[in-house]
Amino acid sequence: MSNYSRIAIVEDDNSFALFLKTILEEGGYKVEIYDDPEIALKKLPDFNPQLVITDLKMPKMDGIAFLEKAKNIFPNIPFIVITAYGTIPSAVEAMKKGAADYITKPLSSPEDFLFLIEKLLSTTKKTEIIEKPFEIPPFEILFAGIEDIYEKILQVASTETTVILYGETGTGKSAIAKAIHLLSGRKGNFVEINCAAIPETLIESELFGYEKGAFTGAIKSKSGKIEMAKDGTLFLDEIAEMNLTIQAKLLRVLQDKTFERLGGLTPIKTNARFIVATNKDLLELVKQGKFREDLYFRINVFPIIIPPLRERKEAILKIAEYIINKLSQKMGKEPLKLSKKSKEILKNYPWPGNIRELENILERNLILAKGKELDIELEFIDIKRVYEDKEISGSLKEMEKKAILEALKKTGGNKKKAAELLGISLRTLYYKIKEYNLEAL
Ligand SMILES: Nc1ncnc2c1ncn2[C@@H]1O[C@H](COP(=O)(O)OP(=O)(O)OP(=O)(O)O)[C@@H](O)[C@H]1O
Repeated sequence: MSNYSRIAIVEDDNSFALFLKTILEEGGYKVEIYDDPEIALKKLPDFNPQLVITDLKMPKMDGIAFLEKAKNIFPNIPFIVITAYGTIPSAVEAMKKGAADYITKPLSSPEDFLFLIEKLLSTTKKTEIIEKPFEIPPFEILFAGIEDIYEKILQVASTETTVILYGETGTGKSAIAKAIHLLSGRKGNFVEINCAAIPETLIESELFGYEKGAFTGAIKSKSGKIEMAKDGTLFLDEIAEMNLTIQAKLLRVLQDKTFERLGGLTPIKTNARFIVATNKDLLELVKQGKFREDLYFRINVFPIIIPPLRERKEAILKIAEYIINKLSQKMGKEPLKLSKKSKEILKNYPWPGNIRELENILERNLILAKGKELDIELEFIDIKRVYEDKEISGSLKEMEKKAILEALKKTGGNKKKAAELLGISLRTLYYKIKEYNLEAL
């Protein structure tokens, strides 16, 4: 059997798709059928096929348009188009757009078909197949409730355009940057640098690298993240944390695609694609003179705003269930179902720490879980302490207050029920009501 095993069939004619699937499965391949090309574009990255067979005539999107889009996502795998007898010219057009071969409908010979598949797969160099180098949630989950962002990303992924992701902490900016890299079909690495996580003095050398002797302690030369991302993607997280000097150097890289290592004289060219992210209002920082205006305009070409989790209400449970399954698998436990009360809590809590906070809370609760269902406790106070020092504490308090007000409204002022809804103890609720001066309610 071939080393290559995953084949996707995109075909709205179910009986023909099933017929092909049966032949391929008997030939030892793993097959998935997509009867809608738009859905296929969303799901294919998760299936990560090594070969795609697509019909040329489908109601929602014609096969050529699908082929062009899918080729952007999978530039290195063979595509076979299905063409009805008498429509060979359209197959020829498809081959001009990058299809490797075509088959006719009805199929003339199952043996020839399998032979063609074997041949195409064996000529695809194994090294050209990009396996996912990192873990991200399946696209269906990653973009749950923000499908419009997925559409945007499909358009921009294969271009050179700099993308800027705006979003609160934990909304999935880094995961979405990885998705863009995967969809770009770039052969180089995905390299990440979080400007808030490293001391300001080190950002420059981390980014640009240095030559031996560039500064005390530089005992040998080292390449920086920009060099490491050559032909790949460089993700600059928390870009607002860069000082103005580094911002100027970065602007030059973005404009000229050239830079020097610290202490180096030789200009180095880069082909890296830049994705940047921030949870700050950059325009406000520009006004305050803390962020260069020219850099702002240079990076703000394709902004994507990732909404906070509390604005993805209809997707919260889907995301939570995915996380529960993933964590349970890691813990070697049967995944628990969320209790009715837990579902309400998850939907109503304002999630200041977004999906990362959801992960943390679910993990803590899964460790402590006893019953057959998962009963979520949010431990408000804990969360408050975690965010106390941060700038968002003001808005967090407002969210907390809003959540309490909403819970009291929903329960007609019944504090016991409101506390249950919020996943906190009655004592904590009384404490909060006092803190926020809500006693009059
Ligand atoms: N839709 C989703 N479904 C499930 N898990 C998700 C989803 N989006 C993100 N995650 C997970 O949530 C966590 C936080 O995501 P990520 O690190 O991408 O957020 P971020 O916005 O980059 O955070 P920060 O601003 O703090 O850097 C990660 O473990 C990520 O895998």
